Amino acid sequence: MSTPPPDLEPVAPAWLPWFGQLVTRRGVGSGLAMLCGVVWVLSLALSQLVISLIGRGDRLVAAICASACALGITAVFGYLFLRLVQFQDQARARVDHHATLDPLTGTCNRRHFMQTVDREWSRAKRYNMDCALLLMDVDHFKRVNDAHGSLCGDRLLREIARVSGETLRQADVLARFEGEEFAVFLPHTDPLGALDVAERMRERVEQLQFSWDERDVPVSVSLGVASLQYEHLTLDHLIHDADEALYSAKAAGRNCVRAKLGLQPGHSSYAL
Ligand SMILES: Nc1nc2c(ncn2[C@@H]2O[C@H](COP(=O)(O)OP(=O)(O)OP(=O)(O)O)[C@@H](O)[C@H]2O)c(=O)[nH]1
Repeated sequence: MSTPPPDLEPVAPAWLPWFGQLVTRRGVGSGLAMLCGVVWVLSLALSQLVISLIGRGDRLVAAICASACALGITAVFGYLFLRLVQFQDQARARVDHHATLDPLTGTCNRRHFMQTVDREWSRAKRYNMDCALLLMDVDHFKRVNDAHGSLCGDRLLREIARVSGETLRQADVLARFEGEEFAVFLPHTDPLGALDVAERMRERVEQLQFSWDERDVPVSVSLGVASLQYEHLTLDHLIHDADEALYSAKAAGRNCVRAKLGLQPGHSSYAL
């Protein structure tokens, strides 16, 4: 079955996400109480209006009947409606979660990373601000999988993501790029700052005391650093430079940091 073109896909009305979040935050109980209150006042007003219009009937009886009907119907259908809205909101939150996060490591997934970084990158370029991109690849990861199994490999990836995240600021974006490769976007970070971050991450992973089945598993990562340059016309150019730097780090023996451009004197040992 073919999927409909994007403009024919169903779009929720603008108020629905807002209302869903409100119901989730306040709870169905208090939402229902508010709804019943509003409907009760309206039903009372309507019953009195009808009595006035037809010019006969007992106002008290009309008020009691209208209240009983309105509250009974609202309690049942209001509850079902609010539960539906709450369910829809929770489903939307779950979809958002799966659409943006990598299920194994809990970091951003590649798609979300590219969307976020594309925005940040454009802003940095427009306002001439520093930013940098790191690519980090686990060294000899295939050996870990082969020697200890893929469950061990998965656990190691989670640990690497965790300790890497600990070295970053809140504004930095960490993502699992593919397989055993991670990407980090560093806004407002000059080339030397980016090198420091990369070196800190490398050290942190090297110090990770990871064991599996009571056997120590040595772990290290290689990192490539690229800083935003005038000739980077698109984000892909920046990624390409970080990738080349990563390739150099692998070629230089792994467990090290290499940078593509933008280095200051005194840090030449990092250069390609
Ligand atoms: N356990 C696990 N393994 C993965 C995952 N994604 C990719 N891999 C494995 O990671 C391994 C990557 O191997 P290579 O590309 O040869 O890289 P490497 O062994 O790290 O070697 P270098 O990068 O050159 O240091 C492959 O065996 C993949 O199957 C994952 O999510 N979990």
